[in-house]
Amino acid sequence: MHNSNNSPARRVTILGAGAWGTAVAIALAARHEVLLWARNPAMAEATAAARENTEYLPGFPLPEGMQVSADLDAAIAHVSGPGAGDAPLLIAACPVAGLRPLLQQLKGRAIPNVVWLCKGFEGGTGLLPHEVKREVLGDAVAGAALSGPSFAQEVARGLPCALTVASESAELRERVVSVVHGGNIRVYSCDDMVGVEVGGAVKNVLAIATGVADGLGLGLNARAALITRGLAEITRLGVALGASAATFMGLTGMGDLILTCTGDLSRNRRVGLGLAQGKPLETIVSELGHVAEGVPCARAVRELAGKLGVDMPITNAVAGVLFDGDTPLQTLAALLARDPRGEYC
Ligand SMILES: NC(=O)c1ccc[n+]([C@@H]2O[C@H](COP(=O)([O-])OP(=O)(O)OC[C@H]3O[C@@H](n4cnc5c(N)ncnc54)[C@H](O)[C@@H]3O)[C@@H](O)[C@H]2O)c1
Ligand SMILES: O=P(O)(O)OC[C@H](O)CO
Repeated sequence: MHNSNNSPARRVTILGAGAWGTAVAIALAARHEVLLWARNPAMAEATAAARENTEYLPGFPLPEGMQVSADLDAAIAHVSGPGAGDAPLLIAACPVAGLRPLLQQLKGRAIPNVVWLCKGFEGGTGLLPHEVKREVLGDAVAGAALSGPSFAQEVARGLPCALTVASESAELRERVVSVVHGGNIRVYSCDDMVGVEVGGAVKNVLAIATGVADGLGLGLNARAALITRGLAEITRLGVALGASAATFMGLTGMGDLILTCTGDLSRNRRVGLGLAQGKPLETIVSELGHVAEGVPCARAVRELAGKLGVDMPITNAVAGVLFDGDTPLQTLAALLARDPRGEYC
């Protein structure tokens, strides 16, 4: 079997059957042999029977041939050992909070690699996903982050999208490109893991900010200012952590920031819109029924930036609204009342 780019079909296991894991599985199943693993056996069974993930991605039938399972041994066997063929991929599609427990389940098993899709800093430790992977699995297993502007529903519909893979391993970067690039998905590669992960994490906090601003009717000028100044503070944090400033001009920086701040499919933006309506955070999150990574990330980034002495006024403002009871209007007034400063510093 060959896919539409005339490259051979590969085996891919996706661990995590939320909206994004399911969408990536649907997109890749057109060209590859895909197994989607859900940790909840009842949910896996229902999804396999309905040929649709009615809980996390309703309305998108699973392609024929795509497997769904809650059996972790079978999910790993799909991409390990001689039967797995050339260039198999193991993809972790859980939220950041689930990455450590998921990787702990993989420890000591023969896995070919691990590619994560999550965007955020780990709560409590403030670590980026690649640092979590290093702590749990060490450097012997090659790891990669696949990120960029990508709403699950659009990818599941087969609409065009461009992503970036970051890895210290050139071989794994090439493998991810060779497997995922194709059809309507373009995959670029880079070796700035920190830059790619910081951009993907902090854009979610900025999406909450723009949701609040739009919900309050502050206008398009305010939205553009938040996105642009948000990019400045994301870049400051990333550079302080060792990233290259240029990475933040790319898909995983500016690209994902624009998408998430302006697209109503964004769960993080919807958190901001809800806050502007005066809804309690708990209500907004429970109505979403999905993860909104910007919420825990705002806390983690506020702590980290404080330790590093990086100025992140918008992130701090979002954290104040989320966790300290600040009102959006008070916060806006405080942001505007700050002393003027040079734009490029
Ligand atoms: N939805 C998107 O459009 C999209 C796009 C790109 C990246 N992402 C990122 O992908 C990650 C997952 O997002 P999502 O949209 O799938 O979230 P979701 O809320 O739709 O689903 C989360 C899924 O993760 C599972 N999960 C939680 N902890 C787990 C664990 N320890 N082990 C295995 N599974 C676990 C849940 O059971 C659920 O199936 C997030 O970091 C998100 O930022 C999402
Ligand atoms: O729905 P959100 O806000 O989690 O954003 C989804 C993706 O990260 C967009 O690239």
